Amino acid sequence: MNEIDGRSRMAADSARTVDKTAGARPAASPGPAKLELIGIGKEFRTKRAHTQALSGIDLTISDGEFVSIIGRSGCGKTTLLRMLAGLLSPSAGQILIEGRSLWDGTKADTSVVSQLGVVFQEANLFPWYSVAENIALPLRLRGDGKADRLARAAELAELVGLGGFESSYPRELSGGMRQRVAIARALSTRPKLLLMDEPFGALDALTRERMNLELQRIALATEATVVFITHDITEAVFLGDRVVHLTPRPGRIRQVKTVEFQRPRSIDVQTEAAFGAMERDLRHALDDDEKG
Ligand SMILES: Nc1ncnc2c1ncn2[C@@H]1O[C@H](COP(=O)(O)OP(=O)(O)OP(=O)(O)O)[C@@H](O)[C@H]1O
Repeated sequence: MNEIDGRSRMAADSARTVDKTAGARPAASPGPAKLELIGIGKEFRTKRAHTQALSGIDLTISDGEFVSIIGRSGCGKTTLLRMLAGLLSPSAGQILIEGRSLWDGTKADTSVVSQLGVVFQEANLFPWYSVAENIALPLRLRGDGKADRLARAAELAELVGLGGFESSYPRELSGGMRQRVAIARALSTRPKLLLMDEPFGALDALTRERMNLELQRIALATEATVVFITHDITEAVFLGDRVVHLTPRPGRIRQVKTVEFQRPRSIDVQTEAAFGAMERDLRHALDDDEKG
């Protein structure tokens, strides 16, 4: 049994004795607002087309909450995440992070942006940098000293299950390991908010399942607030304290479901009737979106 499988097994075991587990907490424990979306809209205008990608998005996310966002292709998930990441300005509304406005018109406040960690579907590692150098890159860019960078990179490599791989290069890693590096890099600056856009979308099913367990463990250990975009209903329910369903044309919030299962959750939770019922409800709602 390798280290990662061992951890997954431990997570599964601890979920069965959840009341006694240190760090276990009810899902969706309320905290102060970390992120507020108020009337967010986005339209794209090109010579050929005018697309209202998102409209009237209101959502408050609490400190330490894990929120999954699902929806059909083209419903505006990535557009929303890019606005949260300071990469794309909203056409309407306001985004507040700990009460501070992220956008001033079309300009993102860089001091707010620097408090965000972002993970995309592709790990986007620098091939000529080692694992440790990739993890510590944001720290280097903000001018941290080498000793601090190396210490933080080692700590994060351990956290994401890559202890011992610090001097490896991206080409020597599997897809799952590369995504672990990307997650560690996003966490390097201790971000107030972790934004993830289909981070496991390119992984095979088994690796993805293992990464779900790992991400849950990391989120619990760091008490991170996470916005997680996915196409995958099972992944959304398994990871989320709440699941936000976006409906297309234009993208709006159709429903927000609270997921009550205690943490840490084991993969076995997916066989519970209540889990299956929630998956089914969401699938039917997504099918309705398809029918238009
Ligand atoms: N830069 C752009 N210019 C014009 N239209 C855009 C642009 N980016 C996105 N759109 C449009 O906005 C809508 C939402 O796109 P977005 O990529 O956010 O959807 P999505 O839910 O992330 O889709 P997928 O699940 O396929 O990744 C789509 O109709 C898309 O064509």
